[in-house]
Amino acid sequence: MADPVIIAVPKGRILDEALPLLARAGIKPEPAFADEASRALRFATNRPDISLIRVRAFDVATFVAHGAAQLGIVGSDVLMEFDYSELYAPVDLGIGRCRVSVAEPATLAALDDPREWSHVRVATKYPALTRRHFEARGVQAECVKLNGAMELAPLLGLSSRIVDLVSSGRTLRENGLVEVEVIAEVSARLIANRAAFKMRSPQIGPLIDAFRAAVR
Ligand SMILES: Nc1ncnc2c1ncn2[C@@H]1O[C@H](COP(=O)(O)OP(=O)(O)OP(=O)(O)O)[C@@H](O)[C@H]1O
Ligand SMILES: O=P(O)(O)OC[C@H]1O[C@H](OP(=O)(O)OP(=O)(O)O)[C@H](O)[C@@H]1O
Repeated sequence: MADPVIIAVPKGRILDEALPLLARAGIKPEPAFADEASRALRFATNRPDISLIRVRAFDVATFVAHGAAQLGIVGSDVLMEFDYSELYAPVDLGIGRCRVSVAEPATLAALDDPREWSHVRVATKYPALTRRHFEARGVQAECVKLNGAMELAPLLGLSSRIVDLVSSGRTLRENGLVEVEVIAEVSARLIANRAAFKMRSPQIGPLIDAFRAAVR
C-alpha cells in the first residue's frame, strides 16, 4: 500500500471545530487525538491510508510546505504571514473565523487618525503581514515580535499599537484597547503541498473533495 497521507491539524481552538469537519469528511481519529492531555503527536484514523499529526498552528504550514505532511488545516492568518509558494489552499473550511486588526489604547484612539501615520511601532505575532499592510500605504512599520499576550504591549510601553486576532473583541476591551483598522478577515483553510498534490493526486484529490463536501 502507498504511504499514508498525513494531515497536520493545529492544537488549540481550531482542533475543536476541526473534529466534526473531519468526521463529515469520513475521517475518525483514534480517541487520543481529541485529548489534549495526550502526549502522542501522531495518530491513526479509521482509514489505514490517513494519519494525523497535531502541531502548533504556525507549524502546520511549515510541515506541509516542506512535504513532511501532505495536507493541513490552518488559519488564513498563518498563510498570510508565511506566504509559502509550496502551499495550495483549495478549500475555505469556514471554521476559526476571526479578523486580524490594528488596535491601540482607547485613550490614544480618541486623538488619533491612522491616515496621518508615517511610522508606527507595532507588537505582533505577524511581522511580515503587518509590514506588508503598512507598506502598501506608505507607512513604515517597526515590528516587535511576540508570540502571545500582545495586548500587554501598549499597557507596558513596549509599543503603542498591536496587530492581533480579534473575534468577540473581549480581549481588547478587557485591556483598554480599541480596534482602529481591520487588515483581513480570517478563517481556516485546507492546505496541500503542491508537489504531493501533483504526484499523489489519486490519493489526495478525493480527500480534498471530501473536505469540500464536508463544509457547510
Ligand atoms: N479568537 C479567535 N477566534 C477564532 N479563531 C481564532 C481566534 N484566535 C485564533 N484563531 C485561529 O486559530 C488559530 C490558532 O490560534 P490559537 O490561539 O489556538 O493558537 P495559539 O495559542 O496562538 O498557537 P500556539 O500556542 O500554537 O502558538 C489562529 O491561527 C487563528 O486562525
Ligand atoms: O476577540 P476575542 O474573542 O477576545 O479573541 C481574541 C483573542 O483570541 C486569541 O487568543 P487566544 O484566546 O487563542 O489565546 P492565545 O493566542 O494567547 O493563546 C487572539 O490572540 C486574541 O488574544
